[in-house]
Amino acid sequence: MTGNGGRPSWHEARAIAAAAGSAPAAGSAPAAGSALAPESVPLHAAIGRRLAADLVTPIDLPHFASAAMDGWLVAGDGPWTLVDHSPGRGQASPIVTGALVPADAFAVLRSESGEVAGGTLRSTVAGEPRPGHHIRRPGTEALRGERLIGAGTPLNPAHVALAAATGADELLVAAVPSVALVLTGDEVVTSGVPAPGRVRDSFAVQLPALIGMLGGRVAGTARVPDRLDDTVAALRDADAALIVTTGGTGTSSADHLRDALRTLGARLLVDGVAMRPGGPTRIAELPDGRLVAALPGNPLAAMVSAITLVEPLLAGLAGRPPEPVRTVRGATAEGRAGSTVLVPYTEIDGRAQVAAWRGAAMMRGLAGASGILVVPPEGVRDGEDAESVPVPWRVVA
Ligand SMILES: Nc1nc2c(c(=O)[nH]1)N[C@H]1C(S)=C(S)[C@@H](COP(=O)(O)OP(=O)(O)OC[C@H]3O[C@@H](n4cnc5c(N)ncnc54)[C@H](O)[C@@H]3O)O[C@H]1N2
Ligand code: MOO
Repeated sequence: MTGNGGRPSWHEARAIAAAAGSAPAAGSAPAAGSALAPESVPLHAAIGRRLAADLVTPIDLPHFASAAMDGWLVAGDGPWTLVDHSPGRGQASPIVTGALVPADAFAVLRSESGEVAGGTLRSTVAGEPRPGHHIRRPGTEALRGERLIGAGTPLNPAHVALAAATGADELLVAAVPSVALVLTGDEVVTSGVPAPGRVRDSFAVQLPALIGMLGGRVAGTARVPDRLDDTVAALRDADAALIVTTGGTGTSSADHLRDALRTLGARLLVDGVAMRPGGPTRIAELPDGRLVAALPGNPLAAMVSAITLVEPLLAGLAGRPPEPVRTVRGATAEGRAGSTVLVPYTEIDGRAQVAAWRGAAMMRGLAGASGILVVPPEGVRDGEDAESVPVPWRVVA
């Protein structure tokens, strides 16, 4: 569905964004950050990254037979004569958890299940040890050649511990696209309480973290005055696969983003979106292949665009599908003809209640939100399913 004014719908814009990131222009030179080949990183650095190639274990897991308890390695039925070498039939020798045992070892008797008197060990628990008791056999977790983690898996600490057990020192992970921020606005101040007519910067304090949560890495931030030549220079000099700009998307004498893109010969892939807020969002490709996501200056509009449109761009650049849109049970939300309305919501009693603070410059609604509700032009009726994009953050401390 194409939105009003010839602008793509929000769904179409997401699809264009995902494809833009994954298909660099034919013949374009790779930009600094857009050589998005997978990279090999040490294990600890792989947590939170996506595995780029299947992890196949080159060894059995575990790869040798070992004692699972402290006690004695025993051979045959007891009682056993204690020895200080590998026991033969009728003999036992002390052993600690994890120690290597012969592949054909009979059993381990736990220290609390045996008693030594005069150099002879006896079991004090009827039925212990059974044959094979307390011995970890090789290959019980995985056999050599088994695929343990599939390509594309986001790696958690347990994955990385598993990789270490296979003997890996590094893992091949998908690239994290580099992002350059270009923030516009003469009226923006970066500390303290702004005077009337000035606004406190909403972006530099959180966009690097947000971009990180969306799958990118901010390599640098430039602030530019509301001038065409400065905007052109900032875009020209930004050294990253993706440039994210804020503000200046309008048509007033203080807005230069579109002219700057034109001056640089950019190809506009998305020239505004039939969405609210965030309608003025642009996605463009510079002649050298770098991508630009131009977000409106209004803070909520910019963040809604970042979460729902920059994320697919980053996903495409990293060679993964965008985060899927979810379904939630909605509470009544009004739509808008010809547009998708994107509104922060919180889940109350299993229903997505839209936030009261949804003005394009308001942060209060998004700050407490579980996600962004995707309200179609016809609106959402109470109890009806609706699409949603979860917020990408989770606060743990
Ligand atoms: N005649 C029209 N005017 C506007 C339209 C329109 O269609 N016709 N669209 C409105 C919409 S929707 C939006 S969104 C904004 C887009 O504005 P720009 O992208 O050009 O952004 P600015 O004009 O630079 O700023 C808009 C607003 O945001 C504040 N801002 C900017 N940067 C920051 C920052 N770093 N931190 C906090 N706040 C920021 C700025 O002070 C303005 O209040 O245009 C509407 N106008
Ligand atoms: O993107 Mo604007 O903030 O729709 O209002």
